[in-house]
Amino acid sequence: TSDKKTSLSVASLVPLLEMERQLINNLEEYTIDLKQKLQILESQIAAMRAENEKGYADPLAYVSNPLNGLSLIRRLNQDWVMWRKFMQKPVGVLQMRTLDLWLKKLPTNMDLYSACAGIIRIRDYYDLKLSDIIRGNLFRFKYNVSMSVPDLYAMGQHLFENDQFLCAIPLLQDVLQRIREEPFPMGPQLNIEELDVIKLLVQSYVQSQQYLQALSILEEGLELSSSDAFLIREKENALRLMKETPTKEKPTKKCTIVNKKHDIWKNTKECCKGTYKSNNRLMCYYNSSTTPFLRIAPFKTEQIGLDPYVVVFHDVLSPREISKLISLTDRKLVQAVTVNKKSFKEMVRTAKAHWVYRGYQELTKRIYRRIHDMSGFELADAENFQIVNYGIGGHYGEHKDYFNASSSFFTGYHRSQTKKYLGDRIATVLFYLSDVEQGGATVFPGISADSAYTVYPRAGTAAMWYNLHTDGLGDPTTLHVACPVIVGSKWVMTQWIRERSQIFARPCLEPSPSLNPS
Ligand SMILES: O=C(O)CCC(=O)C(=O)O
Ligand SMILES: [Fe+2]
Repeated sequence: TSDKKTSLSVASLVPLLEMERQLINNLEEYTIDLKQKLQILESQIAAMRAENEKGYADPLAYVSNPLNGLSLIRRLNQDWVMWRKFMQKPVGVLQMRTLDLWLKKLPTNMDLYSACAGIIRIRDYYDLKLSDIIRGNLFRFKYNVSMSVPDLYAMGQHLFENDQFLCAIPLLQDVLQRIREEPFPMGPQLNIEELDVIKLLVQSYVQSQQYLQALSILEEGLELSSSDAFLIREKENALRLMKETPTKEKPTKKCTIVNKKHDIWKNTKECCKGTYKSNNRLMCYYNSSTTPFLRIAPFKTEQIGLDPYVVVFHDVLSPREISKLISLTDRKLVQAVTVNKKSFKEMVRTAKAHWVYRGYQELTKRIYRRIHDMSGFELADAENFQIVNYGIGGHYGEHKDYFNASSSFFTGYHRSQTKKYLGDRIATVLFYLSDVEQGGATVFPGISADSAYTVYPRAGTAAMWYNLHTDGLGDPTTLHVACPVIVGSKWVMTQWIRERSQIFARPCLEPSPSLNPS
């Protein structure tokens, strides 16, 4: 439905290209029909004109011949009725019907909204400027892609609708200038009305208390349409507001994001950008002891941080396993939801997720055994795998994986699921199923300066951490964030391990027994 905030995952954009190709083909077929009709007309007109010219030289002689006379009468009696029908018959009925079938499957307003929001999110997390982003300057690299005028206009409208007036202004100014230089950037059919842009700009200036600019652009609008009721009203409004507002109050002129000033947000951004100083007393080692099997096949293990304890296992999934896992999700990805409803509305998680059922097949069983070897945990009661593909600027905002019975997020559903059956999420194993060209790191912004970590996605590796203290209470330092993807299609697979069946694997009060190297 239209008001649900969904986001298209990057992988699901691939079939859209094919869809677009079909739509273009369909439109091309329409031109073929048009051309055929034109050809019929041209040849018939030539023939009719030739006959008419024949009589025109000496009309009386022409009509005196009864064959000519009859023909003239018949032509005028019959043919023009036929031509009227010909002119009336629409071209492209078939193609229009085809188009109608496609229209229902095309991205919705909400999809466009999510895409715009994704771009804004990239700006905010990586401290980029929209003026750079729209020119293809994405974080560390410059790409040979830039936004077209209609794309810019869509972004400007999005910012406007989200009250980011100061940010909308430069984009809308850009649009205005460019449609004045070239009125039909996408042909007259997809015209952007100059007056519409002006109206958005006027409102943006008024909203950001830049009344002089508002008035000057208003004059430009009134030149185009002197009796436009909206413009006349806005002009009175702007003049009144200008008088009422004390002059010494200087409005900010820079497009900046408000709120979000707290330390976790600052740390998150540093971590996402990879500019955080990392602890250099960590090590890499071969883990050959968590389970007996590891003596013949130890895991390459890298410590990411000690408190909370986070490790990364390298090369734990093969490319073949990864492509099989991803193919399990084909066409089955649905909007990922979070435990609390509010976060869903606010786009805390912008990805498509798919649950892969336990014991589904040899492949997943094998991976369960591997997770047992990595963690030492019993997986009899583990959750299903969740495979996720992120969207444009796709992210997962700050959250903890545990439920904590006392937490307010702990809704009825989860209470029964956690307490009675499986217990809380004692640990998380996060597999990366893809590299990501830029962005998309998993970060632990930490509560103190030296417990902020960044894990970069690399196909085949897996991060693992404990969500609970040994007394079973949630460890708040495990708060983490999936940073927005800048460029790439990020795939992950999570395994949340439940507490209940770990009574022998991880008895209480023993600190992190299976991961620390001895
Ligand atoms: O995708 C990521 O990097 C993190 C995902 C995550 O935190 C989760 O699914 O709980
Ligand atoms: Fe998580």
